[in-house]
Amino acid sequence: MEVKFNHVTLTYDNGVEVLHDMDFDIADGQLVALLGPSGGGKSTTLNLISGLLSATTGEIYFGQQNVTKQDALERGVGMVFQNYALYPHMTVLDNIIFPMKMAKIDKVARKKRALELAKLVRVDDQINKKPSDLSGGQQQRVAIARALAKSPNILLLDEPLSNLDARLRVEMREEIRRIQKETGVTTVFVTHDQSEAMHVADKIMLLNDGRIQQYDDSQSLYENPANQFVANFIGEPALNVVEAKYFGDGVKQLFNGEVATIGIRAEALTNETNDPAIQMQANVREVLSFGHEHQATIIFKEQHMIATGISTNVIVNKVITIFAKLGGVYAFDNEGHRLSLRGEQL
Ligand SMILES: Nc1ncnc2c1ncn2[C@@H]1O[C@H](COP(=O)(O)OP(=O)(O)OP(=O)(O)O)[C@@H](O)[C@H]1O
Repeated sequence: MEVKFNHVTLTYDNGVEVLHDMDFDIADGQLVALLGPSGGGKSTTLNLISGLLSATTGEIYFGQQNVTKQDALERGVGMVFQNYALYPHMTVLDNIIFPMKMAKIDKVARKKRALELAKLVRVDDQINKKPSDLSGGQQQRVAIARALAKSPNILLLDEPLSNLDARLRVEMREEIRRIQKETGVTTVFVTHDQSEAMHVADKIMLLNDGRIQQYDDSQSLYENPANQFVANFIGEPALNVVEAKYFGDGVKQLFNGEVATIGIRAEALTNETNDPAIQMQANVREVLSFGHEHQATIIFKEQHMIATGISTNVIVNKVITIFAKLGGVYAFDNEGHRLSLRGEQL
Protein backbone atom coordinates (compact mmCIF):
# COMPACT_ATOMS: atom_id res chain seq x y z
CA MET A 1 0.00 0.00 0.00
CA GLU A 2 1.29 3.44 -0.92
CA VAL A 3 1.55 6.04 1.89
CA LYS A 4 1.24 9.73 1.12
CA PHE A 5 1.68 12.69 3.49
CA ASN A 6 0.25 15.91 2.16
CA HIS A 7 1.75 18.93 4.03
CA VAL A 8 1.27 17.29 7.43
CA THR A 9 2.16 19.10 10.65
CA LEU A 10 1.91 17.96 14.24
CA THR A 11 1.52 20.15 17.30
CA TYR A 12 1.56 18.45 20.70
CA ASP A 13 -0.81 19.48 23.50
CA ASN A 14 1.76 21.96 24.83
CA GLY A 15 1.20 24.00 21.65
CA VAL A 16 4.63 23.35 20.17
CA GLU A 17 4.72 22.33 16.51
CA VAL A 18 7.24 19.49 16.33
CA LEU A 19 6.71 18.28 12.78
CA HIS A 20 6.68 20.82 10.00
CA ASP A 21 5.27 20.44 6.51
CA MET A 22 5.87 16.72 6.06
CA ASP A 23 5.25 16.05 2.39
CA PHE A 24 6.32 12.69 1.04
CA ASP A 25 5.32 9.45 -0.67
CA ILE A 26 6.26 5.91 0.25
CA ALA A 27 5.79 3.68 -2.77
CA ASP A 28 3.86 0.42 -2.46
CA GLY A 29 6.12 -2.42 -1.31
CA GLN A 30 8.99 -0.21 -0.20
CA LEU A 31 11.12 -0.55 2.89
CA VAL A 32 11.81 2.89 4.34
CA ALA A 33 13.97 3.90 7.32
CA LEU A 34 13.18 6.96 9.41
CA LEU A 35 16.65 8.07 10.47
CA GLY A 36 17.91 10.98 12.53
CA PRO A 37 19.20 12.19 15.87
CA SER A 38 17.22 12.05 19.09
CA GLY A 39 14.29 14.45 19.01
CA GLY A 40 14.39 14.68 15.21
CA GLY A 41 10.79 13.50 14.82
CA LYS A 42 11.14 9.81 13.90
CA SER A 43 8.72 8.37 16.46
CA THR A 44 6.23 11.17 15.91
CA THR A 45 6.26 10.47 12.16
CA LEU A 46 5.84 6.72 12.76
CA ASN A 47 2.92 7.38 15.11
CA LEU A 48 1.29 9.61 12.51
CA ILE A 49 1.50 6.80 9.95
CA SER A 50 0.09 4.31 12.46
CA GLY A 51 -2.79 6.54 13.54
CA LEU A 52 -1.67 6.59 17.19
CA LEU A 53 -1.29 10.36 16.67
CA SER A 54 -3.55 12.57 14.51
CA ALA A 55 -2.17 15.17 12.12
CA THR A 56 -2.82 18.74 13.26
CA THR A 57 -2.97 19.94 9.65
CA GLY A 58 -2.57 18.22 6.30
CA GLU A 59 -3.78 14.85 5.03
CA ILE A 60 -2.55 11.29 5.06
CA TYR A 61 -3.48 8.80 2.32
CA PHE A 62 -3.09 5.04 2.16
CA GLY A 63 -3.41 4.38 -1.55
CA GLN A 64 -6.43 6.40 -2.72
CA GLN A 65 -8.02 6.46 0.71
CA ASN A 66 -7.83 9.48 3.00
CA VAL A 67 -7.00 7.97 6.43
CA THR A 68 -6.25 11.26 8.22
CA LYS A 69 -9.11 10.85 10.69
CA GLN A 70 -8.84 7.06 11.07
CA ASP A 71 -7.32 5.36 14.11
CA ALA A 72 -4.69 2.62 14.05
CA LEU A 73 -7.25 -0.19 13.90
CA GLU A 74 -9.14 1.32 10.97
CA ARG A 75 -5.91 1.93 9.08
CA GLY A 76 -4.97 -1.75 9.34
CA VAL A 77 -1.35 -1.27 10.38
CA GLY A 78 0.88 -3.90 11.96
CA MET A 79 3.20 -2.61 14.67
CA VAL A 80 6.33 -4.06 16.23
CA PHE A 81 7.42 -2.23 19.35
CA GLN A 82 10.95 -1.85 20.65
CA ASN A 83 10.35 -4.28 23.54
CA TYR A 84 8.36 -6.66 21.27
CA ALA A 85 5.40 -6.61 23.74
CA LEU A 86 4.74 -10.35 23.41
CA TYR A 87 2.18 -11.94 25.75
CA PRO A 88 4.41 -13.73 28.28
CA HIS A 89 1.89 -16.40 29.31
CA MET A 90 1.13 -17.49 25.74
CA THR A 91 3.15 -19.81 23.52
CA VAL A 92 4.82 -18.52 20.38
CA LEU A 93 2.01 -19.98 18.26
CA ASP A 94 -0.73 -18.44 20.42
CA ASN A 95 1.01 -15.06 20.29
CA ILE A 96 0.91 -15.16 16.50
CA ILE A 97 -2.68 -16.43 16.49
CA PHE A 98 -3.96 -13.83 18.97
CA PRO A 99 -4.71 -10.90 16.60
CA MET A 100 -6.55 -13.29 14.26
CA LYS A 101 -8.56 -14.64 17.20
CA MET A 102 -9.57 -11.08 18.10
CA ALA A 103 -10.57 -10.55 14.47
CA LYS A 104 -12.73 -13.70 14.73
CA ILE A 105 -10.90 -15.49 11.95
CA ASP A 106 -11.90 -19.15 11.71
CA LYS A 107 -9.92 -21.43 14.04
CA VAL A 108 -8.48 -23.73 11.38
CA ALA A 109 -7.60 -20.85 9.06
CA ARG A 110 -5.88 -18.85 11.79
CA LYS A 111 -3.76 -21.80 12.89
CA LYS A 112 -2.75 -22.50 9.32
CA ARG A 113 -1.77 -18.86 8.78
CA ALA A 114 0.15 -18.71 12.10
CA LEU A 115 2.17 -21.78 11.11
CA GLU A 116 2.95 -20.21 7.72
CA LEU A 117 4.09 -17.02 9.43
CA ALA A 118 6.20 -18.95 11.98
CA LYS A 119 7.91 -20.56 9.02
CA LEU A 120 8.37 -17.24 7.23
CA VAL A 121 10.15 -15.72 10.25
CA ARG A 122 11.94 -19.03 10.98
CA VAL A 123 10.57 -19.82 14.43
CA ASP A 124 8.61 -22.88 13.26
CA ASP A 125 10.73 -25.09 15.55
CA GLN A 126 9.90 -22.89 18.57
CA ILE A 127 6.12 -22.64 18.41
CA ASN A 128 5.35 -24.34 21.73
CA LYS A 129 7.81 -22.26 23.75
CA LYS A 130 6.99 -19.21 25.86
CA PRO A 131 8.60 -15.87 24.89
CA SER A 132 10.88 -15.96 27.96
CA ASP A 133 12.50 -19.13 26.58
CA LEU A 134 13.50 -17.38 23.34
CA SER A 135 16.52 -15.23 22.48
CA GLY A 136 15.99 -11.52 21.73
CA GLY A 137 16.24 -12.19 18.00
CA GLN A 138 13.68 -14.99 18.17
CA GLN A 139 11.29 -12.84 20.22
CA GLN A 140 11.55 -10.21 17.58
CA ARG A 141 10.79 -12.71 14.84
CA VAL A 142 7.63 -13.69 16.73
CA ALA A 143 6.65 -10.03 17.14
CA ILE A 144 7.03 -9.53 13.38
CA ALA A 145 4.97 -12.64 12.63
CA ARG A 146 2.24 -11.41 15.00
CA ALA A 147 2.24 -7.98 13.36
CA LEU A 148 1.86 -9.64 9.94
CA ALA A 149 -0.95 -11.95 11.10
CA LYS A 150 -3.81 -9.75 9.90
CA SER A 151 -2.10 -8.99 6.56
CA PRO A 152 -1.58 -5.30 7.43
CA ASN A 153 -1.59 -2.54 4.84
CA ILE A 154 1.63 -1.21 6.36
CA LEU A 155 4.15 -2.75 8.76
CA LEU A 156 5.73 -0.36 11.25
CA LEU A 157 8.79 -1.17 13.36
CA ASP A 158 9.96 1.12 16.16
CA GLU A 159 13.75 0.79 16.71
CA PRO A 160 13.48 -2.95 15.98
CA LEU A 161 17.16 -3.72 16.47
CA SER A 162 18.03 -1.57 19.47
CA ASN A 163 17.59 -4.31 22.09
CA LEU A 164 19.82 -6.83 20.34
CA ASP A 165 23.55 -7.43 20.74
CA ALA A 166 25.89 -6.53 17.89
CA ARG A 167 25.91 -9.97 16.22
CA LEU A 168 22.14 -10.39 16.36
CA ARG A 169 21.61 -6.88 15.04
CA VAL A 170 23.49 -7.75 11.87
CA GLU A 171 21.59 -11.03 11.53
CA MET A 172 18.18 -9.43 12.17
CA ARG A 173 18.69 -6.51 9.83
CA GLU A 174 19.18 -8.98 7.01
CA GLU A 175 16.15 -10.91 8.22
CA ILE A 176 13.94 -7.84 8.29
CA ARG A 177 14.91 -7.16 4.70
CA ARG A 178 14.32 -10.76 3.64
CA ILE A 179 10.91 -10.96 5.36
CA GLN A 180 9.85 -7.60 3.91
CA LYS A 181 10.89 -8.60 0.40
CA GLU A 182 9.14 -11.99 0.70
CA THR A 183 5.86 -10.47 1.90
CA GLY A 184 6.07 -7.26 -0.16
CA VAL A 185 4.29 -5.32 2.59
CA THR A 186 5.16 -1.61 2.68
CA THR A 187 7.35 -1.24 5.76
CA VAL A 188 8.64 1.71 7.76
CA PHE A 189 11.14 1.38 10.60
CA VAL A 190 12.77 3.82 12.98
CA THR A 191 16.48 3.88 13.68
CA HIS A 192 19.11 6.36 14.78
CA ASP A 193 21.88 4.16 13.34
CA GLN A 194 22.91 5.22 9.83
CA SER A 195 24.63 1.95 9.01
CA GLU A 196 21.47 0.04 9.94
CA ALA A 197 19.34 2.31 7.76
CA MET A 198 21.76 2.01 4.86
CA HIS A 199 21.96 -1.79 5.05
CA VAL A 200 18.25 -2.46 5.40
CA ALA A 201 16.21 0.23 3.66
CA ASP A 202 15.35 0.92 0.03
CA LYS A 203 15.00 4.59 0.93
CA ILE A 204 15.98 6.66 3.95
CA MET A 205 14.09 9.64 5.32
CA LEU A 206 16.59 11.69 7.29
CA LEU A 207 14.82 13.86 9.87
CA ASN A 208 16.15 16.67 12.02
CA ASP A 209 14.26 19.32 13.99
CA GLY A 210 10.95 17.92 12.75
CA ARG A 211 11.82 18.42 9.09
CA ILE A 212 12.77 16.08 6.28
CA GLN A 213 16.39 16.90 5.49
CA GLN A 214 16.54 14.45 2.60
CA TYR A 215 14.50 11.45 1.44
CA ASP A 216 16.58 9.34 -0.88
CA ASP A 217 18.39 6.05 -1.39
CA SER A 218 21.52 5.58 0.70
CA GLN A 219 23.97 6.16 -2.13
CA SER A 220 22.39 9.50 -3.04
CA LEU A 221 22.39 10.60 0.60
CA TYR A 222 26.09 9.85 0.75
CA GLU A 223 27.20 11.11 -2.64
CA ASN A 224 24.78 13.95 -3.12
CA PRO A 225 23.81 15.36 0.30
CA ALA A 226 21.21 18.13 0.13
CA ASN A 227 22.74 20.18 2.92
CA GLN A 228 25.42 20.32 5.60
CA PHE A 229 23.32 18.39 8.14
CA VAL A 230 22.96 15.43 5.76
CA ALA A 231 26.64 15.52 4.76
CA ASN A 232 27.67 15.52 8.43
CA PHE A 233 25.20 12.87 9.55
CA ILE A 234 25.84 10.32 6.79
CA GLY A 235 29.27 8.73 6.42
CA GLU A 236 31.88 7.10 8.58
CA PRO A 237 34.42 8.56 9.36
CA ALA A 238 32.47 11.80 9.67
CA LEU A 239 32.90 14.54 7.08
CA ASN A 240 35.91 16.84 7.58
CA VAL A 241 34.45 20.31 8.00
CA VAL A 242 36.73 23.32 7.45
CA GLU A 243 35.86 27.00 7.36
CA ALA A 244 36.21 28.36 3.85
CA LYS A 245 38.60 31.11 5.03
CA TYR A 246 41.40 28.51 5.15
CA PHE A 247 41.14 28.02 1.41
CA GLY A 248 42.12 30.54 -1.28
CA ASP A 249 39.69 32.34 -3.58
CA GLY A 250 40.50 29.81 -6.30
CA VAL A 251 38.74 27.11 -4.27
CA LYS A 252 35.77 29.30 -3.27
CA GLN A 253 35.24 30.30 -6.87
CA LEU A 254 34.77 26.67 -7.87
CA PHE A 255 31.27 26.96 -6.38
CA ASN A 256 28.19 29.05 -7.04
CA GLY A 257 27.32 31.40 -4.19
CA GLU A 258 28.96 32.54 -0.95
CA VAL A 259 31.03 29.63 0.42
CA ALA A 260 31.13 29.57 4.24
CA THR A 261 32.27 25.99 4.88
CA ILE A 262 34.00 23.25 2.94
CA GLY A 263 33.27 19.60 3.73
CA ILE A 264 35.66 16.88 2.57
CA ARG A 265 35.02 13.14 2.74
CA ALA A 266 37.89 11.22 4.38
CA GLU A 267 38.34 8.98 1.34
CA ALA A 268 38.57 11.99 -0.99
CA LEU A 269 41.84 13.02 0.72
CA THR A 270 44.75 11.32 -1.00
CA ASN A 271 48.40 11.85 -1.82
CA GLU A 272 48.01 10.80 -5.44
CA THR A 273 45.16 11.10 -7.90
CA ASN A 274 44.28 11.65 -11.52
CA ASP A 275 40.83 12.99 -10.62
CA PRO A 276 40.01 16.72 -10.56
CA ALA A 277 41.18 17.83 -7.13
CA ILE A 278 42.00 20.71 -4.81
CA GLN A 279 45.66 20.78 -3.77
CA MET A 280 46.69 21.48 -0.19
CA GLN A 281 50.00 21.60 1.60
CA ALA A 282 49.43 19.51 4.70
CA ASN A 283 51.31 17.63 7.35
CA VAL A 284 50.58 13.93 7.77
CA ARG A 285 50.59 13.56 11.56
CA GLU A 286 50.08 9.81 11.79
CA VAL A 287 48.79 6.84 9.84
CA LEU A 288 46.91 4.16 11.82
CA SER A 289 46.18 0.77 10.34
CA PHE A 290 43.19 -1.34 11.34
CA GLY A 291 43.54 -4.63 9.53
CA HIS A 292 42.98 -3.88 5.86
CA GLU A 293 41.89 -0.28 6.50
CA HIS A 294 44.01 2.67 7.38
CA GLN A 295 43.34 6.16 8.50
CA ALA A 296 45.64 9.17 8.52
CA THR A 297 45.39 12.35 10.53
CA ILE A 298 46.52 15.30 8.48
CA ILE A 299 46.92 18.92 9.51
CA PHE A 300 46.14 21.65 7.05
CA LYS A 301 46.51 25.20 8.42
CA GLU A 302 45.99 23.90 11.99
CA GLN A 303 42.81 22.10 10.95
CA HIS A 304 42.82 18.37 11.76
CA MET A 305 41.34 16.13 9.11
CA ILE A 306 40.86 12.38 8.83
CA ALA A 307 41.98 10.88 5.54
CA THR A 308 41.54 7.31 4.34
CA GLY A 309 42.98 7.72 0.87
CA ILE A 310 46.61 8.31 1.94
CA SER A 311 49.10 5.52 1.22
CA THR A 312 50.64 3.87 4.28
CA ASN A 313 54.21 4.45 3.07
CA VAL A 314 53.86 8.25 3.15
CA ILE A 315 56.46 10.06 5.31
CA VAL A 316 54.98 11.16 8.60
CA ASN A 317 55.50 14.64 10.09
CA LYS A 318 56.40 16.23 6.81
CA VAL A 319 54.45 18.77 4.78
CA ILE A 320 53.43 17.21 1.48
CA THR A 321 50.87 17.89 -1.23
CA ILE A 322 47.51 16.36 -0.41
CA PHE A 323 44.69 16.28 -2.93
CA ALA A 324 41.00 16.57 -2.09
CA LYS A 325 39.18 14.87 -4.97
CA LEU A 326 36.36 17.12 -6.09
CA GLY A 327 33.85 14.25 -6.06
CA GLY A 328 34.15 14.21 -2.26
CA VAL A 329 34.30 17.98 -1.67
CA TYR A 330 31.14 19.92 -0.79
CA ALA A 331 30.63 23.60 -0.17
CA PHE A 332 27.94 25.16 2.04
CA ASP A 333 26.74 28.69 2.65
CA ASN A 334 26.40 30.07 6.17
CA GLU A 335 22.92 28.54 6.51
CA GLY A 336 24.21 25.08 5.66
CA HIS A 337 22.72 24.98 2.15
CA ARG A 338 24.79 23.02 -0.30
CA LEU A 339 26.35 25.05 -3.13
CA SER A 340 26.78 23.54 -6.56
CA LEU A 341 30.05 23.42 -8.46
CA ARG A 342 30.13 26.03 -11.21
CA GLY A 343 28.70 24.52 -14.35
CA GLU A 344 26.89 21.87 -12.35
CA GLN A 345 23.28 21.74 -11.21
CA LEU A 346 22.55 20.23 -7.80
N1 LIG B 1 4.14 13.85 24.06
C1 LIG B 1 4.89 14.88 23.69
N2 LIG B 1 4.57 16.13 24.06
C2 LIG B 1 5.30 17.19 23.67
N3 LIG B 1 6.40 17.09 22.90
C3 LIG B 1 6.79 15.88 22.49
C4 LIG B 1 6.05 14.71 22.88
N4 LIG B 1 6.68 13.63 22.31
C5 LIG B 1 7.74 14.11 21.62
N5 LIG B 1 7.83 15.46 21.73
C6 LIG B 1 8.83 16.34 21.10
O1 LIG B 1 8.72 16.15 19.69
C7 LIG B 1 10.01 16.22 19.08
C8 LIG B 1 10.21 14.98 18.24
O2 LIG B 1 10.24 13.85 19.09
P1 LIG B 1 10.32 12.35 18.57
O3 LIG B 1 10.13 11.46 19.77
O4 LIG B 1 9.43 12.17 17.41
O5 LIG B 1 11.83 12.25 18.08
P2 LIG B 1 12.69 10.98 17.75
O6 LIG B 1 13.43 11.34 16.51
O7 LIG B 1 11.83 9.77 17.69
O8 LIG B 1 13.65 10.91 18.98
P3 LIG B 1 14.24 9.62 19.80
O9 LIG B 1 15.27 8.99 18.90
O10 LIG B 1 14.86 10.26 21.00
O11 LIG B 1 13.08 8.73 20.11
C9 LIG B 1 11.02 16.38 20.21
O12 LIG B 1 11.34 17.75 20.27
C10 LIG B 1 10.25 15.95 21.42
O13 LIG B 1 10.71 16.64 22.56
